[in-house]
Amino acid sequence: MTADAVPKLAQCAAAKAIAEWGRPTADITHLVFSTYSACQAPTADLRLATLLGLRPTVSRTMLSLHGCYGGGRALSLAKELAENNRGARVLVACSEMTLVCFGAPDGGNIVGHALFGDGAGAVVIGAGPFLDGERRPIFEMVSATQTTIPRTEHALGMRVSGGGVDFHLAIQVPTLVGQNVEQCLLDAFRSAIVDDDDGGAAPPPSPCSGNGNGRWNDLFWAVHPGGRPILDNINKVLMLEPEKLAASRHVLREYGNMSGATIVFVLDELRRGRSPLPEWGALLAFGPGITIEAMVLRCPLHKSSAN
Ligand SMILES: CC(C)(COP(=O)(O)OP(=O)(O)OC[C@H]1O[C@@H](n2cnc3c(N)ncnc32)[C@H](O)[C@@H]1OP(=O)(O)O)[C@@H](O)C(=O)NCCC(=O)NCCSC(=O)/C=C/c1ccc(O)cc1
Repeated sequence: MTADAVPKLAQCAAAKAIAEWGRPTADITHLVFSTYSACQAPTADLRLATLLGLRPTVSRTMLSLHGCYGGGRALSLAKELAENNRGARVLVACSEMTLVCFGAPDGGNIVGHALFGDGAGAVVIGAGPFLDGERRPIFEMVSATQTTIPRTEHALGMRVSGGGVDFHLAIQVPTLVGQNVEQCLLDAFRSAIVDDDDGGAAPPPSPCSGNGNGRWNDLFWAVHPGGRPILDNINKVLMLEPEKLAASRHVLREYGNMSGATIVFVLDELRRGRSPLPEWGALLAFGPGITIEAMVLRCPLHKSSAN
C-alpha cells in the first residue's frame, strides 16, 4: 500500500513547492527523494518523477531508510548537487507513512504509535544565477556536517516483520542527543565559509567565541522534533530561550514526528513566523546511527544581508 501512497503524498508536496518556486517543472534537473516508508523497485523517486512529469533526463537519487535524519541528509545532498552543477535546480521530496508502517499487532510499537505521524514536504534548491520568474531563496544552506555517535547503532532502528515494521527506540536516545549536539553544532559552524562583500570568503559569526553560552540564542533554530524530551534536552544543553524551539514544538504538537519529512515542516513554520528571523540559524536532525545532521543556515532576505 505504501508503495503507491508514499510517492503520491510526495507529489502533493512537490507540486506546491514547484508552483511557489515559479518555474516550469521541466526546469528541475535533479530529484532527491527520502523515505523509509516504501521499500520497492523501481524506487519511489521514479514514481514521483513520472507523477510530476519531470523530464526523462532528470538525475534521481533515492535515500532509503535513513529515518528521521533523511530530510537533513536530502537537503545537504541537494546543496552539494546545486553547487557542483551550474544551473542545477534540485527538487527535494521527503514522504513518510509511519502510522501504516508501524503495524506490528503485539503492542510492541506503542512508542512508535505515540510519537509518529504521516506527512510529506518538498523544496526546490538551487545555486545562483537566478532564473527569470524564479522565487528568491528563503534560506541559504551555508555548511553541513554529519556525525555518527560511536557505539549507538543499537539505540534506534526498525526491522520489517510479518506484522509490519518493528520499531525500536532506546530510552537513552534523548540523553545521547543532548550530550553530543553542541559539538556537532560547533563543527558545523567551524566549517562554514560565506562570501564577504569584497567577493572573498569569510566565516559567519561563530558561536564558539562565546563558548556556546548565550550565543546560541542569536540564531534561529530548525530542530527535528524527534520527541518532547529531545527538544527539552537540546533546550537545556544550549540554554536556549523557550521561543527558539517554538517552530519545532508547534510541528510536533500539530503533526507528530513525520520522520524525514518533519524538518521541512519546521522550516516552513519558521518562514511563516510573525517576527523577522535573525540572519543566522542552525538546523538539526537525528536518526538511526545515532546520526546527527547539523547545518548552518542563513536568511538571505535578512535586512543586514539584503543590500
Ligand atoms: C513520546 C514519548 C515516548 C512518551 O512521551 P510522554 O507521553 O510525554 O511521557 P513521558 O516522556 O513522561 O514517558 C512516559 C513513559 O514512557 C517511558 N518511555 C519514554 N521513552 C521510552 C522509550 N523510548 N521506550 C520505552 N519507554 C519509554 C518513560 O520512561 C515513562 O515511563 P513511566 O515513568 O514508567 O511512566 C516521549 O518520551 C519521547 O518522545 N521520547 C523520546 C523520543 C525519541 O527518542 N525520539 C527519537 C528521535 S530520532 C527520530 O525521530 C528517529 C526516527 C526514526 C525513524 C525511523 C526509523 O526506522 C528509526 C528512527
